[in-house]
Amino acid sequence: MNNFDLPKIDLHCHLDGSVRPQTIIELAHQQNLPLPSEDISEIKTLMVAPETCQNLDEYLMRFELPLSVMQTEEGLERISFEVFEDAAKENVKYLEVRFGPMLHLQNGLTFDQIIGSVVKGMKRAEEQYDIHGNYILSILRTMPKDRINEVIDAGAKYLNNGVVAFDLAGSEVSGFCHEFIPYAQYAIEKGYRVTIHAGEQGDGQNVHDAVSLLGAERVGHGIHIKGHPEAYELVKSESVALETCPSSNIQTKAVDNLSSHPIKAFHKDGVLITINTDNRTVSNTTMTDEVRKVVEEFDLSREDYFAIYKVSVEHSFAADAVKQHLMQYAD
Ligand SMILES: O=c1[nH]cnc2c1ncn2[C@@H]1O[C@H](CO)[C@@H](O)[C@H]1O
Ligand SMILES: [Zn+2]
Repeated sequence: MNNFDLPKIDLHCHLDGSVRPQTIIELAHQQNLPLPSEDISEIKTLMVAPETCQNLDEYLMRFELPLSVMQTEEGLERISFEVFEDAAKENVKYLEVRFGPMLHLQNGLTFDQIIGSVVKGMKRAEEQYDIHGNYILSILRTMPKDRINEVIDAGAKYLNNGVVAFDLAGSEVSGFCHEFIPYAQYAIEKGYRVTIHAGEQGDGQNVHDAVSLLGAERVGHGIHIKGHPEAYELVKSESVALETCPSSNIQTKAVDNLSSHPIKAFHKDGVLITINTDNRTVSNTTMTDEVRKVVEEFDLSREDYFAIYKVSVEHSFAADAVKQHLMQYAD
């Protein structure tokens, strides 16, 4: 299989973790911001998380530099366009990008300007390339909760016109879901779909909670349902799709190495899995790389690959017409 030519779908990709290093340099110049270096390879080193991260929290430190240039409408629009452009050029046919609107308030932008800018960048790429996309709004679990409903309200204007879902991201502690029930409920009432990062650094119970308390239809990573029978059974019985991100899962130590990643065991046992990038820059990866790693490590056939592709289509938050279009690429 030529992984580059395969049609691909990425349902879990963070905007701020997927910025081109060269764009950081150019935007910092335009915005008169100091840079730690003018050398692109040094900038890249500062953006890519090492394979030797202690945990998710160390991985999450790599987002500071990109976020510094993502505080203007122009910066957000450009970076959004470029993520979709990069994905389209490696045959990603559908991409759901997520980001945390609260991380882009440093220069006084409103939530409407922030969300509007990334949607604009995505639409420009959709016009130019054979790719479709949507945005997911991530709430950082560690940030104050007083503005969460404002984010949900601002995004509601773009619902099913660029924005589709609500997510919780950032550092993961046991039992976090309990604090977010009213916010997830509010988002669902407004018409958002729900995906939640859970079972990455935290335990399988977090995945159970994300589904049963927050209404998650998909779960970011979900690795630790392995070893938690109740969460495992719930994910299966509710047809929750897991958004696995192999390279990121190794970096954050969610798994020890690729061969111990449960992705194939899950797939063979009927747990719905999808293959995604998480962060194209921070994890120094592409969809081609992620597919290649999984296909090679687990000796997946073309049939296996397209079964996973179809799970991605079916469990995407795309409109029905887009899903039908994406199914045409499946063998
Ligand atoms: O794998 C992950 N797990 C949890 N949080 C993450 C991951 N990757 C990125 N972010 C967090 O999501 C924010 C918005 O995009 C990023 O700034 C980062 O803090
Ligand atoms: Zn993520």
